[in-house]
Amino acid sequence: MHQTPVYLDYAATTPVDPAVAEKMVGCLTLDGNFGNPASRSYRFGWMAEEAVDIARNQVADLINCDPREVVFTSGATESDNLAIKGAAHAYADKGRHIITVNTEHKAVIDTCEALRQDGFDVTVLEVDSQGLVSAEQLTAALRPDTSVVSIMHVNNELGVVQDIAALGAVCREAGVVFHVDAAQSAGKLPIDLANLPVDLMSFSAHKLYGPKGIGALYVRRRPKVRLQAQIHGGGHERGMRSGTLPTHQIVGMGEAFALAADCLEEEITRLTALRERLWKGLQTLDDVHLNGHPEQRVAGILNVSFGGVDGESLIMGLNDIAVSSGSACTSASLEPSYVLQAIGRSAELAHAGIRFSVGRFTSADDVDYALEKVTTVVSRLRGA
Ligand SMILES: Cc1ncc(COP(=O)(O)O)c(C=O)c1O
Ligand code: FES
Repeated sequence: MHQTPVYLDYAATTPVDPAVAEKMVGCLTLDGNFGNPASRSYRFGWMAEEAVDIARNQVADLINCDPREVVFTSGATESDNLAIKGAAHAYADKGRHIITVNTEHKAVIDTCEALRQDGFDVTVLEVDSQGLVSAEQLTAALRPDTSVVSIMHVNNELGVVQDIAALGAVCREAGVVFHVDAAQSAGKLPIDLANLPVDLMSFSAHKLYGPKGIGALYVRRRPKVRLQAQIHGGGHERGMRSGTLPTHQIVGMGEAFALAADCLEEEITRLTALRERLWKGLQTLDDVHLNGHPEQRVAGILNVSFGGVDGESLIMGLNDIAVSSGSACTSASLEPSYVLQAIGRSAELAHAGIRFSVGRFTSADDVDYALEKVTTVVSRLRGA
């Protein structure tokens, strides 16, 4: 018997790597590194500050930036809020027009919506049928009063990768601040901020085997990007984000980023093979549709719609496999996924979308077990 339940929802969150957990535990108790990193007058504080410095360097190393460009936050949601609200307000004298995309995470969409309520103008670009936006579309949407553009790197539902180098080049040329939500790409794709025209980039630790509740915002120093703080207080993180630094969380994030850097290439190869094994197996069923661009995609995510099957019933049938319906059916709303609708899927296929996401601890056996189960349940639901 295969060990169940099988976890295939790594895009929702990942288990903390045991090496990360071990480092975190060392920052909690009296015999560990529990001090406040802001305490300057004794050793407990210096040791905590040193641990935070090491972690800041580990984060910076994975994305090739200066550690002084890393601002720790509570996660990608907060980073998105700080980036978009912070830049929109800091550059409001230049203009009050913001551009984003209709498949962004709610952390970006709702933040832009909040700014709209505050009197900003927001243009929402529409992706094509494969989930991508083009540099031409962005160029056409720019206005003299555009101040901020926010476009995600890897989409959390589809796994498609936007061409942030080309989109960022458009922003650079126009002198517009470019923010990228990289919650789903850090540790999954190489990111080289020294050579990317990106001004602000959001990260989360729990998508790459670090703890929940910690993330970072990259804030470019050259050319310098201005930000208005959204959380005020003791002036931590160079005044951009006040609040006592959670040493254990930060140390965990640093270790997770260092591990990701070590195994990035190997993991891309292994996860691509697992995803392809899954996709190949699913194609033995009729009427299956891959959602999102077939090649321009991250290794670990596969989003598939099964014709003639209701997504909710499928997920119920897959009771010992943890996957995600792209739809909001698990939340309060009964709307099908706005991302699948954005790529032009019919309401029926948008309801039938399932996101499988594999990760560090997924085995070929897990994939085979899921395949067998999905094939059986889909056939049963289709009345075959
Ligand atoms: C693309 C994207 N942005 C933002 C978030 C939110 O990240 P966090 O859970 O760290 O707030 C997520 C994860 O849910 C995500 O996938
Ligand atoms: S399957 Fe639940 S909202 Fe469509």
